[in-house]
Amino acid sequence: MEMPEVIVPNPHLLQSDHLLKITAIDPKAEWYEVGLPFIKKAGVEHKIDFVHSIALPVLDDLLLQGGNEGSFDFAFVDADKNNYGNYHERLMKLVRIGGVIVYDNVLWGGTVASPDGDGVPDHMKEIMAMAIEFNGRIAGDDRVEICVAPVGDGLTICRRIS
Ligand SMILES: C[S@@+](CC[C@H](N)C(=O)[O-])C[C@H]1O[C@@H](n2cnc3c(N)ncnc32)[C@H](O)[C@@H]1O
Repeated sequence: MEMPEVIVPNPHLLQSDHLLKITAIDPKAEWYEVGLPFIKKAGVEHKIDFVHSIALPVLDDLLLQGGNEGSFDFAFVDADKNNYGNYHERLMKLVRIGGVIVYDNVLWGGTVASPDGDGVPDHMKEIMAMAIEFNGRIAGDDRVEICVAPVGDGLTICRRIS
């Protein structure tokens, strides 16, 4: 599962028989279409279920349908930051125990280290506050083990343990 769209950097990963399916969710189909020629060239289009929607109702539908709980090995979250907490609760059901969830932008340009907002541009402050809240919440979540990788804008790698 990837939220939002998937751009495939390594076709060999998708061509592996171990990777059965990716669910990619994004309200902007054009971003998926950027990657589509490469996906087609690699012959793996049949492995990708692109859902043209915002993510939260799709996750709720997956849970309502039944049979999807614990059925995902991996999720990548890089969509609207104000919903990270809501995504996390749904993904804690959809991703199997032992599976991994990765959240992008958890350092939000380094602003999370300046919670008083000193030197932080106004347009970054709202998401800075959300990132601080989410980072604190996930750090205290005993259903997961986490590691924050300071690459790019910060990735939290989160393994579900219960
Ligand atoms: C930062 S970009 C993702 C970049 C991509 N993950 C990559 O590394 O190339 C954010 C994406 O989130 C999508 N998005 C925005 N709101 C969303 C939502 N509520 N649900 C799912 N995707 C959303 C946008 O359309 C956009 O494609």
